[in-house]
Amino acid sequence: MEGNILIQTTSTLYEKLYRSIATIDSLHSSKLVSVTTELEEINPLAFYQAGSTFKGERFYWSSADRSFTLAGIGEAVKIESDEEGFQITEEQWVDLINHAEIDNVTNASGTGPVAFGGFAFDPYKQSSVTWSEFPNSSTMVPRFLLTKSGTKYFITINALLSPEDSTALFYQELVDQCTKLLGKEFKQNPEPQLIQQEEVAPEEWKRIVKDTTEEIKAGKLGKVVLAREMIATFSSDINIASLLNTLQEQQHQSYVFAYERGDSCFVGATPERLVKLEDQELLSTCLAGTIARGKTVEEDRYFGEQLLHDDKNLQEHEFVVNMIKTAVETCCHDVDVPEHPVLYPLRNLQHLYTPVRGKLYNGYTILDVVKQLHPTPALGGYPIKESIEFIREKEPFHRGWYASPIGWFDARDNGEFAVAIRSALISNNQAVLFSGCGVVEDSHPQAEYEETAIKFLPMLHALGGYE
Ligand SMILES: C=C(O[C@H]1C=CC=C(C(=O)O)[C@@H]1O)C(=O)O
Ligand SMILES: [Mg+2]
Repeated sequence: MEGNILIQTTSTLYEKLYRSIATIDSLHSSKLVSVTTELEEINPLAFYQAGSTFKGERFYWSSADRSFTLAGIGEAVKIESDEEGFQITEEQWVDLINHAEIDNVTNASGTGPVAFGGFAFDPYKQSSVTWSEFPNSSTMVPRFLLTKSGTKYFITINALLSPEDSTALFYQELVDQCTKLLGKEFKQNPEPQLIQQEEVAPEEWKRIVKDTTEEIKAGKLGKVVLAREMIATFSSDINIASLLNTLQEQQHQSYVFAYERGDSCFVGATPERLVKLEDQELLSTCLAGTIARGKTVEEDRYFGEQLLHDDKNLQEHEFVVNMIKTAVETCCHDVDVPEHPVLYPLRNLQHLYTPVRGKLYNGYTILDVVKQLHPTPALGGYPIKESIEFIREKEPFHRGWYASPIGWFDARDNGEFAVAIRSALISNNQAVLFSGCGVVEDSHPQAEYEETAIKFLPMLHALGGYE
């Protein structure tokens, strides 16, 4: 029975596709065709997994409360740049959508033509071998998109038709590929065996933290976020769909994301929203200041109280609130920021949390806001320019997309970006994990080292590594 419903809805989808493609007889230049229908329930991870022949051209996104999921397979359109990328992405996206043929009667955000991608933390840092497959900005509109929104499921086919395409052949190829992605079960693969786990230069890192506190005491900087790496090697290739499934189960209150490029995949379970936009309502988040979870309820509560009253952590947090408030006020009215942070508990640690709300002025897009906000002092530091220059010079590795905006937007100006922390770059049987912390005047190198050790745990646990 279920199978029949699925076949019925896909036949509607394929009819729409046929009609949309057929209307484009005399193309002079390339044009995006996008068709959407509602589907019966389908596991987005099964869809993602079924798209394994499109390795290097997939993405995955789950909102922190799991109510919204996107799984994208294959590239219909790719927008990439080795510049900063925000403007180029915006221009090409607007041009694409202005000329697109869109058949989407659903009102759901995140359906129809959706762009998903991310940006490097610092496009002016010299590139590195680790991140060679990730340009400074990369966004793609998937050929096949599955959207789970609340209890509803939608499928979108996006195709870029060019004048030399045979529409009949293209149509058949899309239908064949789409049919293969639907109706599959998700299968959790056994975890590959961990062979080696290595923290990169921890003593050198602690020395840099010490030097940083001295620069801060000398009044040159207010706050700098410093990060470090860990490398884990496994007996066989890491299965991305299985890893995403584990992260979804283990890391509540965290976005789970993946973006594939070539043989590499950037994966994470981040609690930190940069910006969400829905019907011009803007939501941003200040998340900075950290303490461990307690082993008992009493200890946990005690730690939470300590964090809420700890001057060093409150200072880390305040830098972020001030900057985000100022940035949001440039593009929003009715900005609302609570006066005091509250706790944001996660599986392995708890943070100080302040939500920021506003109503976006007409004429601004989500990419404008992302550009304004990145990097917040939860990822870079304060003053912004000076702290980025400091990181560029002093941090002994390349952040690539770690601590950067990653997310999606649709043709109706809805979208959401998170900052890609609690993350790892996976290439075949190797994972490079990243973890950072806010260094302020009263930071102690050993304490910051331990804080970053806890921040490795979400990825490390999901990969099967040890504490
Ligand atoms: C930079 C990271 O965390 C940031 C987000 C929350 C709390 C932070 C902190 O307390 O230091 C960091 O600013 C990371 O996890 O790699
Ligand atoms: Mg901290």
